[in-house]
Amino acid sequence: MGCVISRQAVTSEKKGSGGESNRKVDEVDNGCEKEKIGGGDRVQQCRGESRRSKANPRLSNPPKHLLGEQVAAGWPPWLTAVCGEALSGWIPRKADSFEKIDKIGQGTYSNVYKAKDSLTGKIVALKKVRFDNLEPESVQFMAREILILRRLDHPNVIKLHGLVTSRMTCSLYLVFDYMEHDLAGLAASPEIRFTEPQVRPDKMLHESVAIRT
Ligand SMILES: Nc1ncnc2c1ncn2[C@@H]1O[C@H](COP(=O)(O)OP(=O)(O)OP(=O)(O)O)[C@@H](O)[C@H]1O
Repeated sequence: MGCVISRQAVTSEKKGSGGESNRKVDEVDNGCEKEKIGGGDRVQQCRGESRRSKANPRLSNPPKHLLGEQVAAGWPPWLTAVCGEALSGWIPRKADSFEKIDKIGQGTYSNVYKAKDSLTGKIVALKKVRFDNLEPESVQFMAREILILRRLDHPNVIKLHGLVTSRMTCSLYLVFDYMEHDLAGLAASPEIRFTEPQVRPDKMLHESVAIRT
């Protein structure tokens, strides 16, 4: 996930493709994720979940009581076993508390959806992470991203607000503030002219320091 700028600064076409409108993010059905698309149900397999439900000795081995607490809080064992630290202090949001509006983008390991948070009414971006068979290495890779994003607090860095998953599912969504535009899209638009401080914020900082001294 790169940095995304400008919430509503410019109007342009919606990013990405998709058009899957107004549906629940997913439903839990016999331990597998069931995603409602265009009236039909597509069931995704929970590949390797039982295989991954034990802590992997090669990877981080958090204390057993912590794992137990996290599973009791609703986190799936395959996630707590590999990245307990990244989840610390959070409880998982439920998938049915968001309503998908549209698919807005795609990354190397993810699909990104515009969605409405039914609890707050806020529009958010849900990044659905694709794992390779829930391999601990790929889950841990995502855990690093989650840990770093949780620590970052800067107006130019998009905020991670939480995670959507449950004990019964093998899917994971990251909940972000929704941005109307991304930097690549703005840079590609011939009508958009960036100001010098937008292009070189470090230069602006140096100049303001110079003026103050
Ligand atoms: N918070 C957001 N608000 C609006 N659109 C977003 C948001 N996050 C991502 N997108 C859209 O989804 C696209 C893919 O996002 P993603 O963060 O997955 O990209 P990436 O960093 O290139 O992918 P990856 O992390 O998988 O390598 C972005 O280019 C952007 O168009």
